[in-house]
Amino acid sequence: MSSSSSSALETEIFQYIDLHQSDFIKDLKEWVAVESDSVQPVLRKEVMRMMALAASKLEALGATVNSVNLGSHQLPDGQHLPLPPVILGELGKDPQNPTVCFYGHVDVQPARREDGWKTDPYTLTEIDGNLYGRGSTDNKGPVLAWINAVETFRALKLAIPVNFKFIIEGMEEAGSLGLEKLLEEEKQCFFSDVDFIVISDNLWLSKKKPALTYGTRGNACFFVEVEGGDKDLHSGTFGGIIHEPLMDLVALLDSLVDPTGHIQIPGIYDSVAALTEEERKLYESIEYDIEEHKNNSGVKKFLYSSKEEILLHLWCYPSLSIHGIEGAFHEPGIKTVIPAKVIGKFSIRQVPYMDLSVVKQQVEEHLKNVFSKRNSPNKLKVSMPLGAKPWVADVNDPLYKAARRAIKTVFGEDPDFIRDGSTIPIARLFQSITQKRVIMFPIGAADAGEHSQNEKISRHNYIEGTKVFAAFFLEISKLRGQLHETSSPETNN
Ligand SMILES: C[C@H](N)C(=O)N[C@@H](Cc1c[nH]cn1)C(=O)O
Ligand SMILES: [Zn+2]
Ligand SMILES: [Zn+2]
Repeated sequence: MSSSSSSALETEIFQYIDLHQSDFIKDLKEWVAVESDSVQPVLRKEVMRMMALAASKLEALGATVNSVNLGSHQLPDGQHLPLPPVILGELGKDPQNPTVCFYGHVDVQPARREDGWKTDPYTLTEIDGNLYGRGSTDNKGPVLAWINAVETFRALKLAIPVNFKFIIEGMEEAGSLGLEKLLEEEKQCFFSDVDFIVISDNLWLSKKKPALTYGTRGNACFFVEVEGGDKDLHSGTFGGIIHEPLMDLVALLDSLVDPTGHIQIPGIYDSVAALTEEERKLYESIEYDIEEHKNNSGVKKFLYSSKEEILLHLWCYPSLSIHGIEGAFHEPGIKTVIPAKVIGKFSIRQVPYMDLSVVKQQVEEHLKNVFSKRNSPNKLKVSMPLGAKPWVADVNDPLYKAARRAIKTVFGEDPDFIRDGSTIPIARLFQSITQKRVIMFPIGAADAGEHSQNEKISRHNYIEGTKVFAAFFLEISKLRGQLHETSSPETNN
């Protein structure tokens, strides 16, 4: 479904992509078949295998590939595990051409058939035009769509109008371990001639309408630990005569957010940036179907009922979510135990201009204050193991205009300009460390089910996504001269 405004060159490219759909899907099937789950240590060798597969795919494309060894990391139990290498790839070095660096990850979130998948998560399966499989959208599909687009130019023996760089990692789902250090080391080398970085690791806001993303929230992850004695206790022998750590923890967690979703931590909203008139206008034109979003989530009711309120609370305001409790009994059945030590896990998605260190201090003070009122003899510990900052780009950047034209050519309509409530920590790091601009160019639809059961990419999104990247290469090549005129990215949010 390509628009009638395509040039002869674009038509030739799009026809090739349509004709080679099966090959592109075969490649995705091969990648999805690798259980490259970076979260579970036992699967690390599969992540390694996936990195090797990605490196050979880039080599087959004609790229030079440097698989950078990042050493190892230590698990909480003291065990050392090797980190997967990060792939730095390069294709084309014409000084007349702009150089675009594509970032992607080929590790995935855990998935088991018994979690409620309709099909085996590691066997890409097509049902009604949808390709189901772990990593199909997050993020193997988009990485391959970019590679397919480059491959198309080479297969058709067309002059490639841009130089490509690739940075592909295998630890994104586990916090991109080692990547920040690599960016520091490579900022004057690998990144020196990069004009901008493309990330395709998030979703459109709708099932059908394409989108370009100009902002993501940050994420401050917290552990709150309450420790009583040195062992678990029988609730018949000790219940009623001790301060139970899990009761303290439940009270602490309960103090964080009220039933309307408002965060109860004093001062937390103090630095939240006000919505600008320019942005408010963008919101008006965004197509957002509340019912569709509700259906995608499987919940019956949202906290807010208007489009503007929902988008504001996802994109421009902080939110606090509780993720779990380590040490608490969670298996089916009954166990009449009082756990000795429990760790509550929650995170705060922050927005410009919230400061991570201030947020950390506010959280600590609030929890200590609530805890002190309980007169509990238990020990309280609060830590912030991960802090990622929000990212915002300028929608008036020529890059966004080029991407918008590519989308119009392929999908026949203008994209929505959206922010994303989730976090891609590396986007902000790319900006602040390498000083390069970043564009987020998603090809996955709102119902892709990233991190969830039955993750999918539709055949349509995968193939049209390949075309839109190819069209983007042609649009970028027209930006020669304009790429250097724009100032360095703003990173003070
Ligand atoms: C949007 C991206 N695919 C993603 O899922 N990112 C994670 C990253 C994260 C943030 N804190 C910890 N991990 C997310 O937004 O949850
Ligand atoms: Zn991802
Ligand atoms: Zn993910």
